[in-house]
Amino acid sequence: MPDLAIQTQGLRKEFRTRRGTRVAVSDLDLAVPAGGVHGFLGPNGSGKTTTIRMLLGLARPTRGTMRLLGEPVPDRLPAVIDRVGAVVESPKFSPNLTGRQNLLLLSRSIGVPDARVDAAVETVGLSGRDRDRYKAYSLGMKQRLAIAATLLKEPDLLILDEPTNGLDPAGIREIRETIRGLGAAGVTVLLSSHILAEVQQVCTSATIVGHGRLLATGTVEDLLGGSTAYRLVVPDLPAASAALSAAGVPVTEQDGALRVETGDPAAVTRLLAARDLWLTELTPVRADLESFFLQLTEADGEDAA
Ligand SMILES: Nc1ncnc2c1ncn2[C@@H]1O[C@H](COP(=O)(O)OP(=O)(O)OP(=O)(O)O)[C@@H](O)[C@H]1O
Repeated sequence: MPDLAIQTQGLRKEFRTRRGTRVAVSDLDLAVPAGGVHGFLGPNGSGKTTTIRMLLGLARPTRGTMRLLGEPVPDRLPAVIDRVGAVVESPKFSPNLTGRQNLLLLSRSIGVPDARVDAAVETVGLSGRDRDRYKAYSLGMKQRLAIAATLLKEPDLLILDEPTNGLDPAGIREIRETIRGLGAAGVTVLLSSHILAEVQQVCTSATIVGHGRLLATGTVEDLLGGSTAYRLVVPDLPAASAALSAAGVPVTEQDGALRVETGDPAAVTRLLAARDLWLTELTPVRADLESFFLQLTEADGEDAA
């Protein structure tokens, strides 16, 4: 397999609307390494679905180039599509058939051996429930059946667009386990999501987008590495906040405390003490993708405004 499972260069999609042109994807250079689970993270409306639809030949780019598993698409899509599985919208299953019967119908229609149904059912953790009727499935089970359906082709690359949308916490955990298992089994997964915790828990690498543009990309560790935040409590929050801002230290006020970005907490305590502002609490905030993501997308929102 090539080093990159998905690659786009200068990918752009404009939609004509009654109010003019809407840019859904703006000159996006996406590079998804082969192997592992890659998060495609962005707020609602940031262009994730549009990008995925273009990759799968369901929408035509305004300009730019795309490769799936090394092959230029859409030109060579027929040559790679059998190696790519995707759940973009809810697939149509027959409600009165069991999950297994639905998969068997599908496996026969695409001409793969029935034995793959067992493997797919096992991989998504539906063994034991595969002989229940589809209409009796929970949303999470329906979503897992949709993933099982894509596995019948034994794809090298799986593209999942917001697979946990609408699921309850138990359903979300099931899908998360399924995706982890797929990654461990060597399938490259592109997981589109607007949920940070999901990407942080499941993905090895991620690309963050906002307003159709790439904001950051890298391993989840690298993306988290740059952020060092502390929670500060001082009796006079406004005075402390003003002093830190004046000294050029990024600071925000939340929940009766200050959140400060700094690589040198001792300098912050010195600075405040010099102004007779005494800390009652200084706690490192565990770096997480959520704060990083909010910083990025808030800055992006200001740029775009
Ligand atoms: N067919 C269309 N015509 C006009 N505008 C569209 C069309 N499809 C998408 N858009 C717009 O393009 C932008 C990106 O939408 P897209 O669905 O790709 O985002 P997303 O990141 O997948 O968001 P979500 O998580 O809400 O699905 C949005 O502003 C959306 O309204």
